Amino acid sequence: MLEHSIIEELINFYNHSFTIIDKHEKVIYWSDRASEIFNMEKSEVIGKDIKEIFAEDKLAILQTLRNNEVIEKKQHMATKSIYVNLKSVPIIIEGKVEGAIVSEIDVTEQKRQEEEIEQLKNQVSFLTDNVKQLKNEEHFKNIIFKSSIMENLKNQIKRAAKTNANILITGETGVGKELFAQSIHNSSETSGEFIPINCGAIPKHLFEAELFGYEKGAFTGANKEGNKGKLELAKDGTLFLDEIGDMPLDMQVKFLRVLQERKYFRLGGKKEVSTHFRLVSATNKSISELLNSDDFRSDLLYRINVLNIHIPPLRERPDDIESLFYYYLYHLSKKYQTELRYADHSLLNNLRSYHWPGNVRELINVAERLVIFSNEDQLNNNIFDQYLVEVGQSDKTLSVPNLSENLNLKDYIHKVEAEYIKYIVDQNDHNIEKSSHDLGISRPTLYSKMRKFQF
Ligand SMILES: Nc1ncnc2c1ncn2[C@@H]1O[C@H](COP(=O)(O)OP(=O)(O)OP(=O)(O)O)[C@@H](O)[C@H]1O
Repeated sequence: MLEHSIIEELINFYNHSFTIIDKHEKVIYWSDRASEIFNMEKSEVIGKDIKEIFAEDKLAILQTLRNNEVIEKKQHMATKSIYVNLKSVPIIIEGKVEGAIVSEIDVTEQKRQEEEIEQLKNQVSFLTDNVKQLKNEEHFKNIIFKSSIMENLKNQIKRAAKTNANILITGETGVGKELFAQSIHNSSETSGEFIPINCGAIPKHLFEAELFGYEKGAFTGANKEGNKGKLELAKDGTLFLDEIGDMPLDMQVKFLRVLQERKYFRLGGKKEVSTHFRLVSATNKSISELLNSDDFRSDLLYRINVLNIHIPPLRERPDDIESLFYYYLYHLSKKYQTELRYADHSLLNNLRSYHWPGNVRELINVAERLVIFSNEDQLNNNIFDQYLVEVGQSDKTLSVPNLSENLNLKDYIHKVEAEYIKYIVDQNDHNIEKSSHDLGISRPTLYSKMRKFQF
């Protein structure tokens, strides 16, 4: 009897709770500390099937019993409002699993404080970005970045802007080609205007009139007074030809002549018009794709691509994601008159690891959804998860490195290894024990690889 009391005292001496179930999954022991953490008396619990007390998917102890495995979890959500660190081990008698025991410590308050610290860190990071942006040169104020890749690119653009050389900006959709074209114009201090044309959006038969303008009565349906073309509007300014790869072939010949001679005729016009403008073009296609294409003249390509500015996709500069996200979150919160809310750690991680095929444009859309639909004080994964389902990206598929990256064998294997480890760890909900088991490596090795691959 005395022994029994001493053991009880010892069990309740520390802050850990203890719960024991038998092989039929019934609770046979429930410590005083368990009663305190979960606010349930022994009488309500002992003898009951543990699944009647907690949701089955939250029960590490059941996994232990059923699979004969030791489980350790940090900040495990035991109920909707309680977080615990836990360790659960099987009870083995004569080689058979006869039950399982779980010990838990309530870390709800710790988690709350960590979240608060994280919010504050986010605020500091957001404010630091803002200060950096204020210090940014006038012409680049609305271009947000943190990565060194983009810092280098900005310096390259500043140098290019000082010249009058033709610039071709390449990069996937939504990376900011037009934004950069505009800042090239702004920083080149020309007296004229920035005139954009989307070559993919103009019907073929209207292209010439749009670019060169026309005299009155030049064709049926034309404006009676005639019309200025974009070339004329861009005089002493910047002509921005977006999607230049979509320019019709016959126009390419005519435009090449303009670039060579700086002279052209308006449609229906007899007098040659001289022009002076800076040319910035942009395309989603790669230079080699344009060179190999029958639909694009290589002589024109050489002319327009005196200086090439390549803007890398967002997934290749994950350091920019958080700054861009908060920048747009801030502006969208103002637009929708809601308070600026910050994202939790897990959402930020997921935003960083998503591959953003639509680049910054897609990130802005996601920020807008979060501002409009999130109900919580802190933005979390719920809305983003729904978005990933919608765009068919919800399953954490294992991606292999792109062959066009031209990696050598060592770097390729390195990338595959990193992807596979990340995939397994994600699949196991960051359970290191289980992940190291699945990967067939020890826990220390897994930890060291995770450090090496920085996740
Ligand atoms: N670094 C950046 N900082 C702030 N906003 C950005 C940045 N990059 C892109 N954006 C924003 O993302 C959106 C898409 O950018 P933009 O239209 O310039 O892309 P694009 O490369 O020209 O796309 P497309 O090829 O589809 O025309 C715009 O709203 C732009 O303001």
